[in-house]
Order: sequence, then structure tokens, then C-alpha cells
Amino acid sequence: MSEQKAREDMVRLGASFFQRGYATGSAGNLSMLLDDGTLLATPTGSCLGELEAERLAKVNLKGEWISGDKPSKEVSFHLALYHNNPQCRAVVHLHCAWLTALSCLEGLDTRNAIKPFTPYVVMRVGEVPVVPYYRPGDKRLGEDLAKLAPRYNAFLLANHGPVVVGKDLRAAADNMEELEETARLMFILGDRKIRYLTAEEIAELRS
Ligand SMILES: O=C(O)[C@@H](O)C(=O)COP(=O)(O)O
Ligand SMILES: [Zn+2]
Repeated sequence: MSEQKAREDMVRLGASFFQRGYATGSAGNLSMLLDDGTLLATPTGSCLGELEAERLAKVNLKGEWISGDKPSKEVSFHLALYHNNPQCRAVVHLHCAWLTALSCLEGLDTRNAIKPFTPYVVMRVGEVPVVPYYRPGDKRLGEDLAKLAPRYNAFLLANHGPVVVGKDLRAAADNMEELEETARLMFILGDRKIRYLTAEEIAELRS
């Protein structure tokens, strides 16, 4: 894919997230690997609804800022995911309401915050580990994500929000939307007794 097309895709996706309420204010950040091995990332403090193709930040895989506006302060945790998962070619971090609400609950299963009760989340995303709370931009976010990256496609940052990877930006976005919808269903279901998928049903979906 040409760099220009990649830039336009990121701008379009940011606007789509913003228009549909997945992103608000200047929260969240996106990145994707370019064919030349550098990273295209949203600038720090930018509104995902108002990105400009020529102002997107470019950084190399050492995290050095090459061009564009100053990159997201979370670019180090994005890099941790690229470095530790060869399948990861795009990263989406949002503060979307339902997943962020979930990230604030006490007593989450930190190995998997979303116990499956529908098939699609198993097929698309799998388990969602929880990273302990750190201040946004803290280097420990990257250190913890680096350890989890080889085994998972999605993560919940405690009291902060979700991070999802994909083979491209579209796939990462689709996975994020699927997870957000699942979190919404968890809150709709509330205290009702849920029939969770059985171990056999989950294994069948993974096979
Ligand atoms: O929550 C935060 O502050 C960051 O994780 C975030 O979402 C936006 O930071 P920038 O990408 O640096 O704007
Ligand atoms: Zn954030």
C-alpha cells in the first residue's frame, strides 16, 4: 500500500470512530506499519475526528520521531506490540465508553476480562488480559504489553481503556468494535444469569 493511501485510511478511520462516538475529544491513538518499516501514528493531543494526512507522525522502530507532528505519547506501547508480535501491523487505542467502563471494575479476571458468551469475540479476538493501572504515557504500559503481545490481540488497560492489534488498520478497528459491542452487552445483561459458552464450544470456535 502506498504511504499516501495509508495516511488517507488513517484519517478516514479516525473520522469514522469520532463520528460514531467511539472516540471523543483528543482521546485515543492509532498507528500502522508502513511498507518501508516505519510507523505512521496519530499526533499527541490530536482529535481522531480531525486528523490531517500530511500532519500524521512518522517514527522509526526505535521510536525516533522522523516527520510530521509530535507522535502520540503512547507510541512506546504501540512499538512494544509491533516488536513482540510479528502479525501485528496496526494498533488502535480508544477510550470508548463500554470497554473503558469495564476497565474500571474491581475484581476483573486479569487473565481474561471478557468471558465469552457469543462466538464472534472468540473467533475474532480471543482472550483479553488486563494491564494494571499506570499513568498514560508511563513506560511500564509498554513493558507489560511487550510480555503479553505474543499471545493476545486485545488488552484492557485498567482504569483507562482498550488496546487492540490487527493485521491492518481495518482489522484492528473491526476487532475493537466487536469488543466494544461485547462490553456493552455485558452491561446490558448486568446481574442476569448468563449462559457462557462451554469449554467445548470455545475450542470448536478456535479449531
Ligand atoms: O489516555 C491518554 O492520555 C492517552 O493514552 C491517549 O489516549 C491520548 O494520548 P495522545 O495519543 O498522546 O494524544
Ligand atoms: Zn488513552
